[in-house]
Amino acid sequence: MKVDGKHFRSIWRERDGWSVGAIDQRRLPHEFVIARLTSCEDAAVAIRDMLVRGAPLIGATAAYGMALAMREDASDAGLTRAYDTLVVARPTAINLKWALDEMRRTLAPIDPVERAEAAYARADEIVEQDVEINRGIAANGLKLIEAIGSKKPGEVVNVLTHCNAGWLATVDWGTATAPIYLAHERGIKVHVWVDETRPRNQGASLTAWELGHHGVPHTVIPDNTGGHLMQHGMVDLAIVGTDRVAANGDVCNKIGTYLKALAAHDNNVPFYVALPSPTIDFAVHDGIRDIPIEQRSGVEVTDMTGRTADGRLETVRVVPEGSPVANYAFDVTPARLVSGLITERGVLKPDRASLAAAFPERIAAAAE
Ligand SMILES: CSC[C@@H](O)[C@@H](O)C(=O)COP(=O)(O)O
Repeated sequence: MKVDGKHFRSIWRERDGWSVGAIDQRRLPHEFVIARLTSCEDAAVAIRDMLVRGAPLIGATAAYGMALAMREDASDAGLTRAYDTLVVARPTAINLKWALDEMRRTLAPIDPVERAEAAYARADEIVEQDVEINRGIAANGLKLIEAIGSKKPGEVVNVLTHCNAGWLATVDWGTATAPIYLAHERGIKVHVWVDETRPRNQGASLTAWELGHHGVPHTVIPDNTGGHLMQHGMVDLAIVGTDRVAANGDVCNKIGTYLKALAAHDNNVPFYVALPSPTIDFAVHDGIRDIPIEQRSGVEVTDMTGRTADGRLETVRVVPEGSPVANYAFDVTPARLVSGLITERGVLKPDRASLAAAFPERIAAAAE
């Protein structure tokens, strides 16, 4: 998608052919900085410290992390070490493990002297596949936006989203934003309510930034506003992303998603979840019970960083000294509150039978 009129992806192989470039998302929206990753450790730190974030991008970064590792040590021990280093970088998004399993499946059977080249080739494929998948999500989600638009000709279709499931969270296009970008390209009048998404403000700082650069009309709202907007008919549909979908259709996403789903349910607002198939975890049968929820530093709750009126970046404390804080990064929305799952293979019911029928090969892989 576009930054100052120029097309960017969130991650890429640099011109040297081996190092990896990525947008440093910790610096947005204040500064546009490109980071260069040159080792497996760099990739692990980039994921852990959220230089890169968003489930599909975490997977893509891990894939390149394996490739960087293979340049240094392509032995069986090196392969295991790289896998073990990367897989613990963040706990909730299953795309991390999915990408690492894909890489290991490709690399383990081949001669170590061929592993580095094969690793880059497979990582490139994972990256390209992410873009293709998101194009599929865009096409399938577009039909939902078109259907709403056809019921109110000439009027704006209002979509609410939470966190950042935009192109910055993937390689390009995004998941939740993919149908929105396509609708915008097709000339459908679309407007996005962007939840600020405390405590890290991925909505206010990332989703608003990318929609703004791409020219999509949007409004940033405090996290608690969505219910009010829904009660007053100001939200036509909600589309969010996800870090892991359980086999039963339960959806794990950024903290606060569950409350939006409850409000949507109470107000008959369709609540859709957009996901690429690598986000499905057929090994988890009950999302609420079994998906690990990351708990992050309390500093994300106590402190906020922003630009002062005279242009300096400053961090201030907004919680009294001594007050304990809790920082659960994700929650799980039960399948019964989800209207549908927008995937690259169509809009599915959030249940095991529908997921299994659409992605039988993933069930086979989970059973391995
Ligand atoms: C297409 S990204 C889907 C999710 O990864 C996204 O909604 C989200 O919750 C990201 O959380 P983050 O903690 O910023 O990595």
